[in-house]
Amino acid sequence: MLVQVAISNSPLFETYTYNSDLPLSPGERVEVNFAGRNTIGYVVSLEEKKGPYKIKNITKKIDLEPFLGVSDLELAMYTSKEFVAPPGKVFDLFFPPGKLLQVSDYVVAISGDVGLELPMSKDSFLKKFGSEKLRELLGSRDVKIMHSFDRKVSGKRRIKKVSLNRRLIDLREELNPVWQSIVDYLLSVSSEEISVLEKKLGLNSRSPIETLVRKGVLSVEEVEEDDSQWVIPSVIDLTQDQKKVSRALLNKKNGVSLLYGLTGTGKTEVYFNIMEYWLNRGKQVLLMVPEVSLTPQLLARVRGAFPGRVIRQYHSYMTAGQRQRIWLDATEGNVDILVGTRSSLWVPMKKTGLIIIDEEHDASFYQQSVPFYDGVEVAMKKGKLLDIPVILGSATPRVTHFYAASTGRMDLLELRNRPVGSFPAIEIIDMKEEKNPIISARALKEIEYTLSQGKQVFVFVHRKGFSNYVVCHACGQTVTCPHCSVSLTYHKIDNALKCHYCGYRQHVPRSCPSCGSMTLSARGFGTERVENDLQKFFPSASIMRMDRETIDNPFAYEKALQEISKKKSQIIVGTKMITKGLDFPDVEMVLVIDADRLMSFPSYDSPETAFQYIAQVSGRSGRAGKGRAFIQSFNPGNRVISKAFERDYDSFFQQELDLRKELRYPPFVKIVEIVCIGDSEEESLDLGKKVVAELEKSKDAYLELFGPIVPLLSKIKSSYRTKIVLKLENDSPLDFLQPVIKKHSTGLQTIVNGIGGML
Ligand SMILES: Nc1ncnc2c1ncn2[C@@H]1O[C@H](COP(=O)(O)OP(=O)(O)OP(=O)(O)O)[C@@H](O)[C@H]1O
Ligand SMILES: [Zn+2]
Repeated sequence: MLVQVAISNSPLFETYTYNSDLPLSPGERVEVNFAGRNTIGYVVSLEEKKGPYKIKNITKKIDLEPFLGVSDLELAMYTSKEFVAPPGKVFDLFFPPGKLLQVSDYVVAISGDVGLELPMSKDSFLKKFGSEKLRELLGSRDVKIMHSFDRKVSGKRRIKKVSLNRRLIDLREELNPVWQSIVDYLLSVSSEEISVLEKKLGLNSRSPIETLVRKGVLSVEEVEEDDSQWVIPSVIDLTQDQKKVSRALLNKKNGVSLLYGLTGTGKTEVYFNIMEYWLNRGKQVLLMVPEVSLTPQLLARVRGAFPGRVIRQYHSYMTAGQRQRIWLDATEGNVDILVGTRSSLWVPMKKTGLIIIDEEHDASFYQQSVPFYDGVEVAMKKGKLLDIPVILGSATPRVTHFYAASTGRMDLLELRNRPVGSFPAIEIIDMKEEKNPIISARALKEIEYTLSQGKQVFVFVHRKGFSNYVVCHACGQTVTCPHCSVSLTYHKIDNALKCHYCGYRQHVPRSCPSCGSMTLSARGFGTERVENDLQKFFPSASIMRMDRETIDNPFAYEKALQEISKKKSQIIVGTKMITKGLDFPDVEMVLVIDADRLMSFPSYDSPETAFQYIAQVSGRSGRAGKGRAFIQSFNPGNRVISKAFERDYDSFFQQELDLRKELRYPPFVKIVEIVCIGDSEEESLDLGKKVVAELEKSKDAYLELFGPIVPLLSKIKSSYRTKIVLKLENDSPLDFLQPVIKKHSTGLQTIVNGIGGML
């Protein structure tokens, strides 16, 4: 049999042909010898044909049962083609990082006489019994060798938790008083550690709990010790609007729906309703969010809505061990709801029945490293291959998806009313008329008022740090990163200058590194400066700063969010991470400090991104009462700011579409950016020119070509970059790029329809 194999972690586009007589199926992992070493490969196709002798054999099958099926294989091939990504690297996305990829040989007993009860790794077997013995047992067919992955267990303590089996709640009348107290307790907390439950209810022994487990009223589960206990109950009844939308969504058994619901209109509650329907039919649900920071509060709400269900999270902040365990559980069908970031879309859950993508507009769904791909597009394709419904939800949908909905390629459902609270009244503060360039007098007055009412304030600042750059007054140079073409940001707290692109840090120099003059000063501002100034104005207020410096893992984020919900902080100063998805009833005021900066990014979709930011962050206020949002700008007449001010998505969207149609941008064309990387500016420019010359040979394949140009970020992590931009018809194939990319594979990055003003 001839087998086409994609090579794991290879930058190449080709698949390679091997011979094999093994019983293989498409999508399966195999071990092959490639370029002189054994490596993992993925079976792409099989052909019942004998190849010429010189073709190598597949070394071995890796998994007893293949993890990937035909639809996974198709998804990988689609992604590889659509995003010009090497197939092997795309296949790798299906698997969790770490040991699962490390395949080991195990000796397994076939007959009972060999004294080998459990499979033993081949290495330990050889150490203990020697190779002679192994040969003998293999010969007599008493043992066999199996290939499997190591299930690496992380060192975390695991605890036993009990929870109520929801469908048995009706049995309550048969319970004795002790049992009743256990059930009542679990009804209120959803799940509890066994030992804590015993203590809290003053039980003399564990036996009543064990009896209830035996009766099937409770179930026991082993979880990791630090799993969150945060539970937020879901609402009791949906509003009429929400019910109407839910009904429409429930009627859709496949295809994509765009749920365009303004901030705080209860999209999350609608998701829960649809999720319940599919869970009750034995399906698994994938609930995707753009950033890890959005998982804690959403998970708390999911726990509240689905007590008794197995709910897991999956994202890059987890250890490899945790991800592997959850991956295996989800893959084997033991997880009901998987809440995760972009990477979760690749978990090959066998019973996936529904995919929901919350905050679908967010640029984080686009992977900004090889293989570059748009997670939302891939998730939609996955839904199509599995013939299941996909729901995209947002208060500020992507212009391209709104367009897709308006042209009938997806269903559009709208939620325009808040069930509780009210939309914030938005006010623009003209900074030209203000003395303080950072926080206007007007904003200070409003903050003071809000605090006096016992309410909370969100302050959004685009950048972290104290000041954005350090400049020399004598020579006018700014202090830049030695590895990137950006100025270093001053962080007062650790008295350091840091690069936000590569992580480089240094002490603040006393004198200018360029001219030696002592006249350095810090300019611009970030979260740290705003926090600092606000603390001076409001010395008794408790102010919390939320950015990647103060919060670098989901636990810190969850702790911070719980503090906000307990109202331990009155003013919350934060970057992007506070703009969306969060739901706190007492946030009455939102202040956008530097709206203009949102607009300054040189990308065709920066107005869209800016609009989304402003609409999203404003929407954090008034979620349970009155709300107000203030936007500081030196350019208050700006089109984006005024549309956000009018909360007029529809006409903003129309303006954007008109512009993009005229200037030929997505959704009317496809854009491919090719980044050419070199060790010097010259080298990257030379590469750019070569690539352009090669592309021009296939002139008919595209509409327009620009470049090579030197982008704003001309150097990142010591690599110099130039950029080529192609515009193509939407349905144009991208195959013509492959030979060019192949020729310079390590020097090129290809980004198809990148969003959010990518680099
Ligand atoms: N039917 C309802 N009855 C009472 N309260 C509701 C109802 N639906 C939603 N809410 C409440 O309104 C608030 C906003 O709902 P939710 O967070 O689901 O909105 P959202 O559309 O997801 O918002 P965003 O896009 O801003 O994240 C929540 O506190 C939620 O509990
Ligand atoms: Zn740097």
